Amino acid sequence: MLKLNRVNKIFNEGTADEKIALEDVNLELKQGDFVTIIGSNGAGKSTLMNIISGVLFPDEGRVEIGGSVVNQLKEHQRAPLIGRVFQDPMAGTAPTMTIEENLAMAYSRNRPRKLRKGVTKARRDMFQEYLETLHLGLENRLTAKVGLLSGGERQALSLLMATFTQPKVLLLDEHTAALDPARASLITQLTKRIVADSGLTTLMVTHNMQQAIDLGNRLIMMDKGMIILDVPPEQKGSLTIERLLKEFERLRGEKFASDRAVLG
Ligand SMILES: Nc1ncnc2c1ncn2[C@@H]1O[C@H](COP(=O)(O)OP(=O)(O)OP(=O)(O)O)[C@@H](O)[C@H]1O
Repeated sequence: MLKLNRVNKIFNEGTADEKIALEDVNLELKQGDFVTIIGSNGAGKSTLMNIISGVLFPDEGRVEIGGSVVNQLKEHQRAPLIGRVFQDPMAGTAPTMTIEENLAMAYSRNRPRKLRKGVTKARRDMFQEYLETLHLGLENRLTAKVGLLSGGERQALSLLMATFTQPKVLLLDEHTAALDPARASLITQLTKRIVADSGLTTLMVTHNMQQAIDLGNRLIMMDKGMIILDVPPEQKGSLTIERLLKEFERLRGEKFASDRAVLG
């Protein structure tokens, strides 16, 4: 469903500021895989997400989504293929629009222009049903402006908007990191449920090692632009933070250093 073949990305090549952000990255996700990504600061995690979504283009290598090479497609052209939730709850929704208008916008994302009808009665009923699945009471606030929602509510709405059109790939970019622990836990549980119910192929970046261990069927660790560890489904169940840190030390000959990593 998602395939990266020998992807390279260098920033400021040939200057004193040269940074190899991705080096020969190979990654393949099968339909329904839920892969969590951890790594030290500057490991290349955001660059990887940006290369997949078309915010950035690789210098070399191939990106395939759903069996098609998308290297030439710009971000907006890939939008129907990709659902993305960002760290910032403000990023995924339009604050001055209502909940139902935001949902209508997301719903229209991969429909032909003539079918983009905005909010119809049938759609309102459908949106209400989707919102009910969040168990946050948002189904009763369809005409409330999204700017009035709490960070957790907005992130739940972003998650719904990113997933209910069944994209080929769901990208979760530290999407619980800006929330307080209770709300982060709520969004984590919602993520688990939505991904399990929808069977979406998912890639999630997190600095929280325990979250990376608890969610998904595969875990990859990045360092200095490379995927240095890929824990398959059959080994993921027995992973611990201690084992991950030891593994990093064994592979890199140094201790895992990340000023933002949440180790417990
Ligand atoms: N637009 C850019 N211009 C120059 N260098 C960049 C740019 N974006 C990223 N980099 C560099 O590329 C490397 C990878 O950055 P990236 O943001 O992908 O890492 P990350 O794993 O997401 O880090 P963090 O966990 O700190 O967010 C870093 O060395 C970073 O400084």
